[in-house]
Amino acid sequence: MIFLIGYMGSGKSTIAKRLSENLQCTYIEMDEEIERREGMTIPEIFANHGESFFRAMESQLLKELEGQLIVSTGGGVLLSAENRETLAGHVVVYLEASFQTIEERLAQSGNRPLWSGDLVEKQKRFNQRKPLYEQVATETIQVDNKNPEMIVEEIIFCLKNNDFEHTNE
Ligand SMILES: Nc1ncnc2c1ncn2[C@@H]1O[C@H](COP(=O)(O)OP(=O)(O)O)[C@@H](O)[C@H]1O
Ligand SMILES: O=C(O)C1=C[C@@H](OP(=O)(O)O)[C@@H](O)[C@H](O)C1
Ligand SMILES: [Mg+2]
Repeated sequence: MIFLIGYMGSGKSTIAKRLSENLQCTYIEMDEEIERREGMTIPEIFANHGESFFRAMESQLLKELEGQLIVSTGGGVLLSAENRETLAGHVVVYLEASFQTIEERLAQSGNRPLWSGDLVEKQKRFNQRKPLYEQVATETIQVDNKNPEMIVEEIIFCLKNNDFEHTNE
């Protein structure tokens, strides 16, 4: 499995889809799968059941994943130590974006319950999460000022250099 990790807005969902087309393998978008299972959007799940319910769904889904998959995770998946352990041993690609890039991309976004509060709160959450991504990543791709095509190309280059066979486990 190849996991894409990174802050909300770093491009995980966009890149996972393109990468799967390019590598001709299946991808799963964890947020979409959780929405499908619950029959609700992410904001509705947060509003109706709270964040801890969403996190439980997220952890459950993560444990169920198997096979040759590209996995687009949600930005908060690494908050759980158990989830961090689940990812260990897999190829984990960290899409590293600056706070400024995230802010520009998510300025109009209304579907991320945790992209909220004032700038100080947003920056604080961003800073808290950063070490978790760094800790779990096996590959880091800087995504600022790069279009999706460039990012996909870089990931493929990186994977080939690091023995792509590994991803078929
Ligand atoms: N490389 C990129 N350059 C510019 N905009 C991007 C890029 N990657 C994603 N986006 C845009 O940023 C927003 C968040 O992307 P998304 O793939 O949903 O990120 P994530 O899944 O990490 O939250 C979307 O509007 C998407 O179109
Ligand atoms: O960072 C987070 O805590 C979250 C990120 C979202 O996914 P994206 O990272 O794809 O935006 C989604 O899972 C949920 O809104 C919570
Ligand atoms: Mg996403």
